Amino acid sequence: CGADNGKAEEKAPPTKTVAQAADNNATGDKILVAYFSATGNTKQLAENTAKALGADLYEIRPESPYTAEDLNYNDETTRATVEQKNDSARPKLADKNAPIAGYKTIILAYPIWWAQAPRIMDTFVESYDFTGKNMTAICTSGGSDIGSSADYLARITKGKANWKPGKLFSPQAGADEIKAWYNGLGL
Ligand SMILES: Cc1cc2nc3c(=O)[nH]c(=O)nc-3n(C[C@H](O)[C@H](O)[C@H](O)COP(=O)(O)O)c2cc1C
Repeated sequence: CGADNGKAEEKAPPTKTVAQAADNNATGDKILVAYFSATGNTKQLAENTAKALGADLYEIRPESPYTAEDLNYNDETTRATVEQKNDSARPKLADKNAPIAGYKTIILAYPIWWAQAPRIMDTFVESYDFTGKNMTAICTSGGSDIGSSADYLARITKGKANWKPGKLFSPQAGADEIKAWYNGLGL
């Protein structure tokens, strides 16, 4: 629902229910957590966040999944590291069905790779229209902070979205911690 926003509106009968109308209403307060996770940590954080905020979840999946070998950052020739060192690398998405249009606020969730968001997040942000959306980011890492990773993604939306500061969490972050951060954004 909400995935084919434009079309759904055209075809929608006048007797559309309130719930259906809300699904297509980008001005509501609905939150989507769009996450990429290669080894499960960010998935756990994304799930905790969705639960804490009453948000919906969307998994950002690469067309070609990352193998353990691809993720071996001790070897500079492996896929993830080669991608991160190339500003213009844009790994392909498995699908472009994220229901962005139906949400007012999008929380991007990702692991820190070489101090930045994985390049697939660049692909994701470039693949949709985030005009007028509230956007923020949450991430997990092995110790690095969120750094400039969210600012880098924000630049891609070129001022079309209302970006709020993101935050690093542990995968096990609890509802109180997540709510305290979110409520502090003033959305
Ligand atoms: C290619 C690669 C690069 C990474 N670079 C960093 C880094 O710069 N700083 C850091 O603290 N952790 C780094 N990590 C660790 C991940 O951020 C951390 O394990 C994260 O929680 C993984 O999330 P996931 O399980 O959702 O994929 C890196 C991991 C990989 C695979």
